[in-house]
Amino acid sequence: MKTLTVDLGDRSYPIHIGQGLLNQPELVRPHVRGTQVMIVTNTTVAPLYLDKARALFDGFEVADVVLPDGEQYKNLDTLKLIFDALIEKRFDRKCTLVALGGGVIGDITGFAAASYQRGVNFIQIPTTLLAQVDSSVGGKTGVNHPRGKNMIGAFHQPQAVIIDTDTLDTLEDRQLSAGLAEVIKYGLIRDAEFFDYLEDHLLHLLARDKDQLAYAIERSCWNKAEVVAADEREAGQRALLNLGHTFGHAIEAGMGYGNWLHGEAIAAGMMQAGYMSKLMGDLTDDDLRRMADAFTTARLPIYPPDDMSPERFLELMAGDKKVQAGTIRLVLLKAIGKAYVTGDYPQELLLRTLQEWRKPA
Ligand SMILES: NC(=O)c1ccc[n+]([C@@H]2O[C@H](COP(=O)([O-])OP(=O)(O)OC[C@H]3O[C@@H](n4cnc5c(N)ncnc54)[C@H](O)[C@@H]3O)[C@@H](O)[C@H]2O)c1
Ligand SMILES: O=C(O)C(=O)C[C@@H](O)[C@H](O)[C@H](O)COP(=O)(O)O
Ligand SMILES: [Zn+2]
Repeated sequence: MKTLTVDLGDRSYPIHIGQGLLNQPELVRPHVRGTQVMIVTNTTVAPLYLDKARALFDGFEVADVVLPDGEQYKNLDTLKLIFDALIEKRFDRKCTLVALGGGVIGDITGFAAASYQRGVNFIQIPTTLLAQVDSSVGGKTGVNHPRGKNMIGAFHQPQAVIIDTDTLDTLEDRQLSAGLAEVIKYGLIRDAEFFDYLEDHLLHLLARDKDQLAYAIERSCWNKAEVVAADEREAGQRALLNLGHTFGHAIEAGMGYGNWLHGEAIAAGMMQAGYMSKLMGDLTDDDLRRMADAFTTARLPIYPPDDMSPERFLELMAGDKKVQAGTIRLVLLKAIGKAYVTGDYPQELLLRTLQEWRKPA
């Protein structure tokens, strides 16, 4: 097992990464506060892992709530189901919520924990690759609005992140690929050496080589933990974690949530950001090709949906959380491994990107 720390002073917490951690109550129990534990999961994950998760908390008062599965349920109506369960069971403000599932469960459970009785503790047990490398770490929690991704939420850090890499055994191939999009992102924004490694090992990761997966998860979490420790509330460099997301979130909302997975949408979005970076005179043709090769090898899309017009993109992107005084701020690349945030670009280049970076007819 490897343990990393998200260094946030007296709110620091561990990320434990290893095989069989769902069988190790001693790792999880020290992070429970109070006597009541509510496990939040969904209809797909519950039959796979809920019994094991419940056994981790033997001796506590354990309840669970099983939500419908899908990005289209990451909303206020589903959030209410968690509050209903907590209130019905008379859970008090010392209770602990446990997110058992992918990023949707992690985000919605985290937000429930941030707001139930003005804030209770929670533990992340992520079971998708995407959640293990990104969403379980860093404390961004929330739900979607029909017109914008993650528009309602809070920063609320977990007590611990428990990554049992064995849970990936049951994950569908398409979901594994979606997780690789966020893994590749770390290489692009700040870790060129990791990008080089990924170019050589993406096929091993797709083949679920356990050692390589463990390494990719550790290095991703290390990158994320560093950024979050330096800028917890996205006053500066944390925005780099949003590479491809202004485009990608527009795709997710524009396609009605769930048709394009988050990882798929941001892969196409990172290519749009890459193409614009090339138009800005920064990214070379060769680097853009390396990006496209990496996403294609990972079985991810590199072009946005055919039926989303530049006008629709602009309408949705105008609601992005990084917008300042009406300007859409974007994360762009100087090179592979070197990202920056800017609102200072010729509007014409954004338009050209939306028009030109399209699947060839
Ligand atoms: N908070 C953050 O920092 C952050 C970061 C990245 C993404 N996100 C959010 O995360 C969400 C995407 O997360 P995701 O990709 O995990 O999607 P997801 O939560 O929808 O999970 C994908 C699918 O895998 C299933 N699943 C989960 N674990 C499984 C397992 N072990 N075996 C079999 N099936 C399993 C789920 O039920 C679901 O059908 C998006 O809403 C995105 O906005 C948040
Ligand atoms: O942790 C962050 O910061 C990120 O931006 C990670 C992203 O991968 C993630 O999708 C996040 O939820 C996007 O945040 P948002 O603020 O754009 O909603
Ligand atoms: Zn993301």
